[in-house]
Amino acid sequence: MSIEIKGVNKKFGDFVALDDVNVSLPTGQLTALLGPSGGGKSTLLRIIAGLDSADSGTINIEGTNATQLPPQKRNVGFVFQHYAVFKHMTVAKNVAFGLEIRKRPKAEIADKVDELLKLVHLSQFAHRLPSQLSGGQRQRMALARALAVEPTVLLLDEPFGALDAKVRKELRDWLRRLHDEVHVTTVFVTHDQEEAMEVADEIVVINEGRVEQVGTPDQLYDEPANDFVMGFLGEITTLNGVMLRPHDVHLSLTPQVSEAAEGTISRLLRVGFEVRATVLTDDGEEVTVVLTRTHARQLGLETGARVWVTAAAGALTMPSVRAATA
Ligand SMILES: Nc1ncnc2c1ncn2[C@@H]1O[C@H](COP(=O)(O)OP(=O)(O)OP(=O)(O)O)[C@@H](O)[C@H]1O
Repeated sequence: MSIEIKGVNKKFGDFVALDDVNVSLPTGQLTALLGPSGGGKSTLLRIIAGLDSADSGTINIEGTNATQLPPQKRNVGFVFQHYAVFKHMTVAKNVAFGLEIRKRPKAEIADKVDELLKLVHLSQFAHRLPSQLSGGQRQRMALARALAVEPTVLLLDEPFGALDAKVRKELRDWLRRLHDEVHVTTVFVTHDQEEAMEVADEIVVINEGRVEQVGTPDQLYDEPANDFVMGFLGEITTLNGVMLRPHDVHLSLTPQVSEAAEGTISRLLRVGFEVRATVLTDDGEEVTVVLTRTHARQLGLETGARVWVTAAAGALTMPSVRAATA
């Protein structure tokens, strides 16, 4: 079983936020809703949570038709970017809150809170106030609070969005490990493709209210359904009007094949272990090529050098439809 989203449409006035969305999110997995800003990710998450309703379509959660159910009857836990914590309550009390309002026995609540604080590595902060935690610790507390009531589904809307890059990365790794331990079906919204690729089992790419593709990170990267997905998950460049990845461009100092495009290196940039070369072809195309530093050194690349570029054998290529019409 899973979360089944069927024929979901949502308009705000005349604006189509979701256009016939059909997707099935598998049980026990970590699924990312990924796409550019304004694409409809949060709207879809809010509809799954019951915080917003669809104009048409159905939401089925683990075999129950949840379309008309209020949020509290859907057994979902959620965490948002700016999570409303109870500032006057300790970390432990915040985590216990959902269990207390459900009137669980005191001993059971104490055990559960202990277990959750251990899980999110906050045991030593149980008696602090949220204001005495770092941003990353607060988000971990929010996750423990959401997990306390044992939701069937955990929904996270850019939960680490407001944090700095390093903490964000730590929390990402931590979320992955946490999920491997508890296996609760989790759906999280992100506009960061690296975050989605690193954390998710499955990614749903959403753009302009439509699902562009659903697949594992590898499937989306290696077999993108269209030029949008190819461009959104990984870097692309254009050569002879065809889209391909910059590391799939073969660069040589002599014309090795007749169809190679001749040009001049206009820029060389070293980024860590990579070298990025910009080649301006004689046809006026700007092609980005990524090489390892060793390879670039072997070729003795320099700005102004004459080179030939072609798609490497086995390169993933795609006609650049949208880029051409843009
Ligand atoms: N309550 C609302 N009233 C009017 N328009 C809305 C409302 N909520 C969302 N929208 C519009 O619907 C579109 C989709 O919004 P949504 O928040 O789902 O996008 P998103 O993909 O989550 O983007 P982001 O990453 O920026 O949060 C946006 O153009 C937004 O302006």
